Amino acid sequence: WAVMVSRKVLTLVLVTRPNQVLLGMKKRGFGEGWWNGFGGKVEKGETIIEAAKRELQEECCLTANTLTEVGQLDFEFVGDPQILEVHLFTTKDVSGVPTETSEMKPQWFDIDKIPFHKMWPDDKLWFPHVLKGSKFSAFFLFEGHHKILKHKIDVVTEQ
Ligand SMILES: CSc1nc2ncnc(N)c2[nH]1
Repeated sequence: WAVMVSRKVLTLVLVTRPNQVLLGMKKRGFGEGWWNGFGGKVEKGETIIEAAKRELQEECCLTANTLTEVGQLDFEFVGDPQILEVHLFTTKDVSGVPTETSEMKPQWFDIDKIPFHKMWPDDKLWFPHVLKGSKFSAFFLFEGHHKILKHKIDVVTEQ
């Protein structure tokens, strides 16, 4: 039987300001207890950019005035036929004040103090490319939520 794989399109937004990045402590659900970027599912009838803006607003009450797509992260989990296709965006141009919601507790981090030990294990691998302003595509094969069996990062535009 041909193996069926499906793709679930998700968004991930990193808000930056000089020397800092905004992360959210996930209070429930997928990635609970870790510092995450902001994002989630793409609903029917909305574009990926619209979904990214909506999730940022819902999760920490910030309005992204512009978003720059900086990468695509594909995640596969052993034993799960669904691939997560994560479209990664950054923005320096937001309105509002980061506000805690039922989903997320936002906090600014100096870029030399990013709490990788309390983040998804893939982040320490691709964050440096984001911070350099490179564009890249990446693939991660996870076993469970803590172990990366294989990964590949292709930098598209080196900065
Ligand atoms: C499914 S793997 C994953 N890595 C992540 N890094 C940062 N924020 C997320 N929401 C992430 N999900």
